[in-house]
Amino acid sequence: MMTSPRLHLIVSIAAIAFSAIAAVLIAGAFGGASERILTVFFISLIGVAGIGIYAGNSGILSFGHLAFMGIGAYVSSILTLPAQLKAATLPKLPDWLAATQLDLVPATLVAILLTAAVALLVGWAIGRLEGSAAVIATLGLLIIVHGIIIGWRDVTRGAQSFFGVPRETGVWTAAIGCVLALVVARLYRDSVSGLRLRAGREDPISAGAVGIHIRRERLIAWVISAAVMALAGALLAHFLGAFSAKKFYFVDTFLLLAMLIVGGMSTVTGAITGAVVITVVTELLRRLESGFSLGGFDMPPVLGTAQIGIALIILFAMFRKPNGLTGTKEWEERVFRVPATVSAEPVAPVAQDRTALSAQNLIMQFGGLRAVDDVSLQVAPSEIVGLIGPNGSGKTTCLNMLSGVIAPTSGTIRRGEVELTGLSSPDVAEHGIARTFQNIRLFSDLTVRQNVLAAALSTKGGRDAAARTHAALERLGLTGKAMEDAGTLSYGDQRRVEIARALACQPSILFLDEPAAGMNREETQDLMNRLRDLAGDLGLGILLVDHDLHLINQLCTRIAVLNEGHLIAEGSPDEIRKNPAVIEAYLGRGKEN
Ligand SMILES: Nc1ncnc2c1ncn2[C@@H]1O[C@H](COP(=O)(O)OP(=O)(O)OP(=O)(O)O)[C@@H](O)[C@H]1O
Repeated sequence: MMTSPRLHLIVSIAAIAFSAIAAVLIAGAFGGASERILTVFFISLIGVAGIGIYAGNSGILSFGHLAFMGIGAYVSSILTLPAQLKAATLPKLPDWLAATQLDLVPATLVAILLTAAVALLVGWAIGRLEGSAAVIATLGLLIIVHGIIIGWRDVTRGAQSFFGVPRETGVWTAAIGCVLALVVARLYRDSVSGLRLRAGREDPISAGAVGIHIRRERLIAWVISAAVMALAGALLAHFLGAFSAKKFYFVDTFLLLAMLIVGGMSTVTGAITGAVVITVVTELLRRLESGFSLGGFDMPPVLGTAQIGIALIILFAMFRKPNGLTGTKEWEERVFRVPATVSAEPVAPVAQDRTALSAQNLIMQFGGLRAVDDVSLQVAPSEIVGLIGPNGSGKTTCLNMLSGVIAPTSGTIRRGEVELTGLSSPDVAEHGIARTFQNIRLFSDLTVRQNVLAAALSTKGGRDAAARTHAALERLGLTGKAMEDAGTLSYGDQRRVEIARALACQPSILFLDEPAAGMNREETQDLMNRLRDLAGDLGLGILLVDHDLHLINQLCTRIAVLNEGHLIAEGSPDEIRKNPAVIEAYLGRGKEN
């Protein structure tokens, strides 16, 4: 299933294919040198698209992808090298490998499969890391693979040139490979996995809360991107005919990353733009590098001009266009603003699980601070329970424990007979528990519909995802804003998108952390009506945290009060209003609401 309008994909793929054919024909008219430049451009673009599949969609920069390109180059070259040459230059190869001689296509396929297998192993380990550790680990991968290539002389010829590779990559072959890679990158971006990964890039915590297993999605992207890099490596090796390990090391890593960063990491449009800009600039600067004379003035050769030029372009892009020259949208998404298509009848997200959520004796210890101390809470379907307390009393920490964002230090959380204690947030979501966040956590660069769809696709096995999305948008009055970027909406609308996204998970228990914060009086009233409907019509159990006591008193049948991590009272709004401990701790000076 694709998550974007079909028109966008068709237009994009047609434009990619058309541009590639046009470029080859034009280069053909200019002769051999242009064709060679274009071939290198196509191969570089495959590499940029490959890195982009992982780095662009996950938001984690990779310095290690040239390692996969290297593996692709060496594996395919060993397989296509003529047997006689192998006997002469690689005498210690195992017999079966020495006797193997494949054509470019099967050799490339083997190289792609082998590289994908290596990536699966490496990615399983690297995928456990977060933030800068994940980036540094990719650098480690580059260095290790380089070291292996250099050290494995019997197979790779070590630091020496690996020569005699059949030069079978012409401009058309490179063009076909490039179109293939770009189409894979484009389709992946808007696949279910691509959407989930982009959601995780925007906000990993809320992605987990709507059922997205981010590590799994990262691994999928990592393996696909490695396979694309292997294709680039195989084509490059068979274009050059001779190469060495340093072709797949720092200099070219820098070049491909520059293309990706300058153009825009998160789109195929960005990859193409960056590759064009950097290729043109490099070609021009290389000419300057060897010196020139202009109007009697002789400019001496200046080594490194091209690299300094590229570095300056990166700096310029970072200052002026932090998301790259083309931003975060594909060109066709800007040009063809297709309205949200209603592809399915809405499916009302009626609560299916009728069991109550019950937490017993929850404790959360943060170093020396006991943020939650021996708190027990219950939420049953169809009831709205308020959770109130002064700032810092432990309300959000309770929601974080109940939704699997953090594991309690001790205590148990159960749904009927099912033990939920210690489950990860995607697994808790799968048990019909959804939430919103105090500080809005939307997937800001995705549209409203994509925010909600990502949640629907990641829960309940993705069944009826389009219909659940449609229903959730309709119920929160967001259908008209479905194609707007979530991050551009007003505060009140963003809060409603968060609720719609939670609703798309088809929960039976919903946690709302200050849903009315930042809303004006009308918006709050509208929200109250909608929440009442969710509990009344759909049978949802709602645990509502808010400082707006009017909202709490109007909506909740039961209220629990926390103070300094302790549950100090629980009862009906009337009982809570009159409770002296609550008045003392929360309302202060006896002021009632
Ligand atoms: N990850 C954390 N690490 C350390 N301390 C934390 C962490 N999260 C919360 N705390 C602390 O735990 C206490 C309870 O915080 P919590 O956010 O749960 O309170 P709250 O009742 O939701 O407050 P507010 O109404 O201001 O949102 C606070 O003292 C807070 O500083």
